[in-house]
Amino acid sequence: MSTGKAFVGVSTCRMPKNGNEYDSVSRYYSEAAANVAGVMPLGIPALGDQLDNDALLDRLDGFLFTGSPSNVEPHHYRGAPSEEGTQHDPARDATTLPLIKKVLDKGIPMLAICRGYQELNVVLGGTLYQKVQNQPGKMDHRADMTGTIEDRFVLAHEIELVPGGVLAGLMPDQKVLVNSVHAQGIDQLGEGLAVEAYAPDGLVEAVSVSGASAFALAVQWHPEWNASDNKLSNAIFRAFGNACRERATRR
Ligand SMILES: N[C@@H](CCC(=O)NCCCC(=O)O)C(=O)O
Repeated sequence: MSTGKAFVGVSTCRMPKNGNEYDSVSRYYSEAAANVAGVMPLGIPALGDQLDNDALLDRLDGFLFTGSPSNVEPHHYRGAPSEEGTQHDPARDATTLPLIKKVLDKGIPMLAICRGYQELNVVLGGTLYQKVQNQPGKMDHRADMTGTIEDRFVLAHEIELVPGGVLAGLMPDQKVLVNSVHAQGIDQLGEGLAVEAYAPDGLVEAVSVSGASAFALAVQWHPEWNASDNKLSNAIFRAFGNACRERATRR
């Protein structure tokens, strides 16, 4: 008999260590998925075209595209070459970019966070600022990476939710404080994306996919951090979990 548990694919990053290479994901994404969304998180190895994406789409009820310190390679969005020494993850790009397109086409619920949010924008033809802090009038959205993990994910700036949007439907407050751990951000908006929130400097901080047949939300900040206790984070993961469970019942 079905447990009713929804099974959710979680993106991983190809991380070199000690001469080996690991496909890894921060535990905070897995914990938020399991404990707040109430789904079963399953890591998707960064195998690119070695993965049978159609088999994944047939068996999974949702997808969570996570953050990462690495940047999407600029050639995916007609961007200028990255500065020397920039951290990339071509294995992840080769895995998530085609998968996001298929997930949207098939109408499977998805939640995209930080790098995942940027990947969604690129998949839909948008572009990225490679260093938001160097853009005239833009804030520095980076975090203190030298301190503790708690220092990294402190609440850093307000966002303003767009009235009538998905996020506004989850949260009564129009202005909310969020953490901020990114140097890149949406420049040109991808086709079919609706802005859900803005930072005080006008940077887009969240989007949804207009006309999507399933939950399709992407945010630049990190709702997986403190997901149980932070009101907006909790609402986002619960809404995502509900959408995945609804699909599971129909599968
Ligand atoms: N590299 C991109 C995306 C940023 C991102 O996903 N940050 C999460 C980092 C999580 C961690 O390092 O603990 C950018 O800089 O915009």
